[in-house]
Amino acid sequence: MLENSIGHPPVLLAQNLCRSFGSTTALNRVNLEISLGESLAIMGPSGSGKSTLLHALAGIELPDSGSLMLNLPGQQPVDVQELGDKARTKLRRQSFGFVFQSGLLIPELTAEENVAMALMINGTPRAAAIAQAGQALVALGLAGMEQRRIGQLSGGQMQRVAIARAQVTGAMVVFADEPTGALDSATGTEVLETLLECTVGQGKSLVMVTHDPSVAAQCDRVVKLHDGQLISDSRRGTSAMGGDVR
Ligand SMILES: Nc1ncnc2c1ncn2[C@@H]1O[C@H](COP(=O)(O)OP(=O)(O)OP(=O)(O)O)[C@@H](O)[C@H]1O
Repeated sequence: MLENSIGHPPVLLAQNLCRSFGSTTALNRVNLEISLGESLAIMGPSGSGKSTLLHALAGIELPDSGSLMLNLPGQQPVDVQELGDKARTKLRRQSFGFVFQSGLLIPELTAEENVAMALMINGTPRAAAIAQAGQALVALGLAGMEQRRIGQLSGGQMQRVAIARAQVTGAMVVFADEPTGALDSATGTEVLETLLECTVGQGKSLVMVTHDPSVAAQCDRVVKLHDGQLISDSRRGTSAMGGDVR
């Protein structure tokens, strides 16, 4: 198995992922390994397969073919394709965090309850979950906003709640889909910094879809898709490392 620079096998290892919708090929034999502690941006034109790849890597949707191995520290490797729906859902809740453009927060609940929910569905009792959620929100600069409903928060504050929810469970891999897409550029920069601190800053991995080159430039690595194929793979500080990978 491939080893990364810190001696741990890739936390996610995708091989030959293929996914079609009718006659549209959304993913065409995509190979990708993601290291622990690495931030990876997925870029490409509209319709190139970015969201489909993110969903496949996160076990949200199964590809038609190919394999996906998850290697979490201190745990047995898991072949995600082999899991049934229930086991995959459990794996996602325990091992992955999600920050999407809309935040996917529950508007009827308070900020604190939204974050606590991620713990409660993994079995943490409500009182302990609420206490932990409150601490996570304070750590992200949302002291005093714990009791506000989602609609009473700004876009940047909503995304901080989403980040708190994604990291409160201790998930080692966080998936983000255009996390700053709905924010003005100053707020987007702050949210991105927070997201990076809460993920790679703590030894976790971040996999992020973005259209924005300035957002992608903050990541350790950028991969580009075109018509479902991974066409380039570059690391920060190197000139077009990997270049054309077809
Ligand atoms: N559920 C679906 N049913 C049918 N076609 C789909 C479905 N999901 C994605 N596709 C198609 O697969 C291709 C890749 O879609 P995907 O959403 O992954 O692209 P994307 O790069 O994320 O696009 P965008 O930047 O516009 O969000 C597109 O042609 C899209 O229309």
